[in-house]
Amino acid sequence: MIYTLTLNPALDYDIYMDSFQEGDLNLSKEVNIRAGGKGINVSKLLANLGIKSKALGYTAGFTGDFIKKNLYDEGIESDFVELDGITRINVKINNNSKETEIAGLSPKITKEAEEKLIEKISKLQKDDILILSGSIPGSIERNIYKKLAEMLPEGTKIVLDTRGNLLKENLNGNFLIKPNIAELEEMFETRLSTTADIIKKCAYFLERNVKNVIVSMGGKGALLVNKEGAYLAEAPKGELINSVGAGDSMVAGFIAGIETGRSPEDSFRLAVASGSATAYSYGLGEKDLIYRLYNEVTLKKEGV
Ligand SMILES: Nc1ncnc2c1ncn2[C@@H]1O[C@H](COP(=O)(O)OP(=O)(O)O)[C@@H](O)[C@H]1O
Ligand SMILES: O=P(O)(O)OC[C@H]1O[C@](O)(COP(=O)(O)O)[C@@H](O)[C@@H]1O
Repeated sequence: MIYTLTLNPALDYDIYMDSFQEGDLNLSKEVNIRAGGKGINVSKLLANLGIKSKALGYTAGFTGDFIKKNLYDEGIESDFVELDGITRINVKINNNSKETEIAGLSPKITKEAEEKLIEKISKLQKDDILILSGSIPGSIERNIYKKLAEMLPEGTKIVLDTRGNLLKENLNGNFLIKPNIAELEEMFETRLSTTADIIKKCAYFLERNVKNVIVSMGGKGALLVNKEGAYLAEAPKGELINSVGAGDSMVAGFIAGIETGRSPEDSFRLAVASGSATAYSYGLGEKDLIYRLYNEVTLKKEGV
């Protein structure tokens, strides 16, 4: 079974407008409210590809109820620990495809709530896949992902998708990590302007036993680095609508590929297609578009 963990879910409030002026009254052209948070998006895209997963994490209040109902309506199993307060609301302003994000405040995770989560994770088996996605609220230890990963039997596939130093501090021989280029630059405190620069930095992860590193680069595509080599994929062509959830879609696409018996390279093609399908949609990418784009994604092997 595939499990996604979202410690910090969000109700995403997407606002589309023709112009946005700070300090003025700005009128919305269209709004879209959706259940978000990194692991939740992964579960939703997997469901779009017909793959079952169970969403774990924390929810609170009416926004948390909205998320649970949305997952239920989409046929996705969930088992969240309930907190006091409300699950945060993240506002995403899309002003003619220029994206501005305002992240809300997360509810407090108590010691008791942490123990409830640990109990659920401790039941996972070696053949399960655990996808640890998104930010870690300040009320829980910074290395919680590593602590959870260490509880699982050796060889369990664990995916880690979180930002900057949190990524560094939570590495644990992961099956997949997916930093975007800005996150990688933040972590290494340097500009990475060439493919060769990026590949060199990825060695840091391979030396720490990470099996697959995908570095996503928005509209420029992505790079897969593993011990077989490095592969560059351009994003397939299309019209950008909204890239929120594109990175999460990429994680889901790669795992969907592995789960359906594809090689890491073909799983990477499915990952790129899934990310771009989401960027070319109002919500997350749907199956038909993902497979159409999959046929358009080709890989270029890079020297390592
Ligand atoms: N503007 C875009 N045009 C085409 N594809 C995109 C665009 N933005 C994102 N994608 C696709 O989604 C993937 C992940 O996007 P990215 O923005 O890098 O991730 P994150 O959301 O984690 O920052 C990219 O590698 C690409 O395949
Ligand atoms: O947990 P974080 O890092 O704060 O991110 C949460 C936000 O990221 C998203 O999961 C989208 O992520 P991506 O665009 O990186 O795929 C939103 O749904 C959510 O509001």
